[in-house]
Amino acid sequence: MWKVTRFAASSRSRLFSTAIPAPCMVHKRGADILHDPWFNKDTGFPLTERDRLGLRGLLPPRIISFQEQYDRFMSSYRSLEKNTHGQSDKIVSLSKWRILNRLHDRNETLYYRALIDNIKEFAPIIYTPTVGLVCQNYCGLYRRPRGMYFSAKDKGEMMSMIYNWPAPQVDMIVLTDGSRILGLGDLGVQGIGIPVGKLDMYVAAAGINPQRILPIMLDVGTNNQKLLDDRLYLGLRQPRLEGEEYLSIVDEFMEAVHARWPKAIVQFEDFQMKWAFETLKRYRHKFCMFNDDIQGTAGVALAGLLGTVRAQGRPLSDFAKQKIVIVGAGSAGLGVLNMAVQAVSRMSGCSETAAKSQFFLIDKNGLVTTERSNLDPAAVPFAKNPRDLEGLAEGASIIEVVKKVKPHVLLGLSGVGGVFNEQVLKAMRESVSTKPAIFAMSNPTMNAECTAIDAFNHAGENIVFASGSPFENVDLGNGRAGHVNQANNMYLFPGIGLGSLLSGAHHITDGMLQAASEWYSLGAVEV
Ligand SMILES: NC(=O)C1=CN([C@@H]2O[C@H](COP(=O)(O)OP(=O)(O)OC[C@H]3O[C@@H](n4cnc5c(N)ncnc54)[C@H](O)[C@@H]3O)[C@@H](O)[C@H]2O)C=CC1
Ligand SMILES: CC(=O)C(=O)O
Ligand SMILES: [Mg+2]
Repeated sequence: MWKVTRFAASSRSRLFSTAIPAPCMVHKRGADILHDPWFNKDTGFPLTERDRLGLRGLLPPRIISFQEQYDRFMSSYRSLEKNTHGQSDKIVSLSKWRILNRLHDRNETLYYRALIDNIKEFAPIIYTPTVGLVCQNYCGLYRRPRGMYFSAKDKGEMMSMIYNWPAPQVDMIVLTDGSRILGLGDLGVQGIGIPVGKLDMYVAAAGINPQRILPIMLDVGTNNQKLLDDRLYLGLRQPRLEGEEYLSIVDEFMEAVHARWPKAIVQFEDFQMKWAFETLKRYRHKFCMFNDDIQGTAGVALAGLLGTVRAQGRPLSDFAKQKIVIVGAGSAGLGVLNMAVQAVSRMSGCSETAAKSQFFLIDKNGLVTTERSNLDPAAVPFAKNPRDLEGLAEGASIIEVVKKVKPHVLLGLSGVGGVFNEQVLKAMRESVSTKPAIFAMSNPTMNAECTAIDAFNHAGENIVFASGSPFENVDLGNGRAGHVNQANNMYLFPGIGLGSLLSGAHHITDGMLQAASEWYSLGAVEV
């Protein structure tokens, strides 16, 4: 989790170092090159290349070096910051996104250089939280297509469509059906911003070749009535496909992709829970794929949980004794719970059933117990037996659970902003831990379970705090700062993809994610 600056620095030297094809032959000429962001060097083309590629006369005569172009871009970016000073955060963030997006569309080499060198500053623009705003306003912001779109209307055509993609090789795909974009719900085709942003992270953090990434939207309709009523909406105007109809579209897509690129890794992203679990089960032993919300989030949360034990100055084996309350029983919350239980069981040598005893799961109906009817099958293994609860009943509220359990860790993946309210945070002062952890992991910022300021103000200064979207460190007075860690799967998935690519793995296993998160926990948490 946790420190963007660190991976930015290390990735700089690795820029595009992996999976690089043999030196690229450009088969285009003239204006086609200038309009191709993969090859365009803008005014940077030297005279020899201008002659060879038929560019003479198509560019102003002066040659501007890459560094000068970079400086010019950064100076426009800084003037935009000055010119938008005092305007609303939304306007400023969207303006920043626009200027970066224009560069992305024009000259990818310069774009990724700027992104890598300024990752800490640009990540919140191309990724959460701004990417959420971009997805919400995608139809208005749309200028040029990026990635590929497969829709329910393309059934039977996908095998030929996949050959429309211009790059000969693709290593990394991020796929969404737009059904649960961050904590913003069903955004239909507008969710394409998420695969684009995630793949930018693959390039910036893992050095994946930008010509070998492919963001994909699988448009099977939307149940968002506002979008269906919007005449500018760019996706299919129909309700989402369900059941076998839905699965047959995903099946066809997966077959088509792997027919053309058998070794491509597919990251499933922001699928609503039922399809997140179903597709993971369906494809994980057949293709090299993983679900980032279930597995990537679990890996990064476990790194944070283990890092917290280290930050408390305790031996790692103490993790097995920690009481952990997880708020949110969706794809992310259950993914974390699964992996954390496996870790406890492995560390302490106890059974997974015994390991579950220290975890408490809460969803929108409160504490999840075996008395709950219609419980999602994925949550069933974590339902508490009321006999073991000592005074807590089915459906107990967050505050009731926190007061009773006095947990070491309160972790939110509910998608509900502010659900860790003042009362809940104050109750964390009674935690059995001297350094309790509060992880408000939902995205984007407005969906975080609490803000950093509220966490430090109400729960006390001695907490370990992490959030899914970035917050500023909190000024605790007297020169002290409450440190904000970022608990976001972006700190794990680039490494998972890169490791799988380099090792030629055929499948991505829970063990691989577990190992990644344990290694990562070494430097995970700052307090
Ligand atoms: N920081 C990170 O790396 C990640 C963060 N997330 C965030 O986690 C959130 C949830 O994602 P998913 O699990 O995929 O969503 P989901 O829709 O599958 O699950 C949401 C869960 O929250 C529960 N919930 C809703 N309102 C609640 C309330 N008032 N109190 C307690 N529980 C409540 C629901 O019952 C459900 O179990 C989203 O905001 C997403 O952005 C997801 C993946 C990674
Ligand atoms: C970070 C992420 O994957 C999510 O919020 O869905
Ligand atoms: Mg996600």
